[in-house]
Amino acid sequence: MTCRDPSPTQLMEDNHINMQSHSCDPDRPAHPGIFPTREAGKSNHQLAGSSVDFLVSVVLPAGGTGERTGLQTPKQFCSFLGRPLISYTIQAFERVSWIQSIVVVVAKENMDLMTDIVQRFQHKKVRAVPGGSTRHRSICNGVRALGDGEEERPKVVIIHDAVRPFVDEDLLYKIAMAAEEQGAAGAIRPLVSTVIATTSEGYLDHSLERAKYRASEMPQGFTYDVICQAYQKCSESDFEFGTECLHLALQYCGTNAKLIQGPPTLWKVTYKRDLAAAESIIKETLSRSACVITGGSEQAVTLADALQKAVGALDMKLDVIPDLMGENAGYLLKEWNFIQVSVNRSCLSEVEAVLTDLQAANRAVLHPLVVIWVHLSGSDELSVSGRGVEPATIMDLASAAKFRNILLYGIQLRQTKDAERWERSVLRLAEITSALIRERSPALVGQLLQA
Ligand SMILES: Nc1ccn([C@@H]2O[C@H](COP(=O)(O)OP(=O)(O)OP(=O)(O)O)[C@@H](O)[C@H]2O)c(=O)n1
Ligand SMILES: O=C(CO)[C@H](O)[C@H](O)COP(=O)(O)O
Repeated sequence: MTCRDPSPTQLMEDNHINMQSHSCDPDRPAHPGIFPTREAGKSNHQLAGSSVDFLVSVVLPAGGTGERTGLQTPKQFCSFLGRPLISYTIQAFERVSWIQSIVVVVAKENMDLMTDIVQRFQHKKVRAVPGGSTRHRSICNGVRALGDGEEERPKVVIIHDAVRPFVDEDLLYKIAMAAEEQGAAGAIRPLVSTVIATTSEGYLDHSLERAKYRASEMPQGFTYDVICQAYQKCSESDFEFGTECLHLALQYCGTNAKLIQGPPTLWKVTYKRDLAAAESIIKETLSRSACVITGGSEQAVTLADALQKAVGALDMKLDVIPDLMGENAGYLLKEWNFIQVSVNRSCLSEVEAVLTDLQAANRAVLHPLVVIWVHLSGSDELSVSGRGVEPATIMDLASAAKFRNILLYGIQLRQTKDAERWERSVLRLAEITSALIRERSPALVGQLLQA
C-alpha cells in the first residue's frame, strides 16, 4: 500500500487522465448522476407510478487505496472535469428523492478532503465516517453510523461501492423494494469469462458451467436489521477476507437475496483504464445536446437550422431559441452547452449577456459549462479579423469565465452566396462545435477558430 499525505488540492489535481477515444456503450444510463440535486425527502415518494413508503439510507464505502490503478491518488478522489469520482457517485444517490441520507466511509487521513468535497460540490444528504482496514470493516462502520445519528433508523440500507458512479434510479428502486420484501437484494451481471479452479501446482482443476453463474455487482440492499445482524455475527475471517455482503446475510441471517440483473454500466472502476472509460462516459453524457441562441435575426436562424441538421448527423441534438427570456430561461437550468450566434456584430455583448445569465443561475458548480460564440460576418467584409473581434478581447472574456467554470470558445464564419462553400462552412462549424463540446478542452478556451 502506498503511503501518502497529500493536500486536498493535490489529490484533486495530480491525476489528469489522458483521453483517447473510447468506444461508447449503448446500454448507458441517460445521465450518470449529473442532474441538478433535489431536496432530501423522507418517504412515500413517487417513482414511475410506484412509491417507496419506507426510509432508505445509503452506505458508500470509499475507504480503499485503489492499489490496482497504480496511481498515488485513491481512485474515488481522481478528478473528472475538475470533480472527484466520489462526487459523481454521491450525486447519483442524492438526486433520488426517496433516499434520506448517505454515509460515505473514508480513510481517516482523507476525512478533511471529503469534507472539502462535500462543501465544494454542495452535497446536502451526506455525512462522512472513518473507514476500516478492509472493505467489510468500512461498510460495517458505515452501517453502525446509521444507528448513531439523530435521524430515524432506515428500514432499508443500500450499499454501493463509491467507485461505481453510473447507477440509475430505476435499479435503486428495484433493489430497495426487493430488499424490503426479501431482507436482501443485489445486482448481478452475466459472466464475461468462464471461472475455473486451479490446483496448487497451477493446473486446471475444474471449470464452472458459465451459464449457471453470475457476477455479483453493486448496489445491494438489506433491511437494517439483516445487515446489522450479519455484521454482528460474522467472523474475523469474514471481516478480513470476505468480499460479499449477500453471503453474510445468507450465512448469518438465513436470508436468501433476491438477485436483479443490472445494466453493464454498473462496472467497478478498478484499473487505470477504467478511469479513462469513466471520463469518456461523463463527457459523452454532457455533450448530447446544446441550445442555440439566435437573437431572432433571420440569418442567424437560417444558420442555426443548417447547424441543427449537420450536428444531428454527428449524434447531437440542438434546440434553437431566440433568447433566454421567459420560458426559454428554463434552458439555463437544463442545458450544459450554449451556442450564441451573432450576425454582423463585431462585439461580444450578446455572449457576455449569456455568461451573466449562466453565472446568475449558478449552474457550473458540478460541471464546466460550454459556451460557443459563433460570429457570422457579412460576405462583403474583406477580412474577419480586420473588422471583427480582437482575439485579445475574447481571450480576456474567456479567462474571466473560466474562473467561474465556464469554457468560452469562439468560431467565425463568413456568409457567402456560393452554395457549395456555404455548405462546407456549415459542416466545418458543426464539426468544430461538436468537438469543442465533447472534449471541453481548457487549452482551447478563448480561441477564435475559423469555420
Ligand atoms: N478498506 C477499504 C477497502 C475498500 N473500500 C472501498 O470498497 C470499494 C470497492 O473496493 P475496491 O475496488 O477493491 O477498492 P480498493 O480497495 O481501493 O482497490 P484496490 O483493491 O485496487 O486497492 C471502493 O469504493 C473502496 O474505496 C473501503 O471502503 N475500505
Ligand atoms: O462486487 C462486489 C460485491 O459483490 C464488490 O464490489 C467486490 O467484492 C469488491 O471486491 P474488491 O474490493 O476485491 O474489488
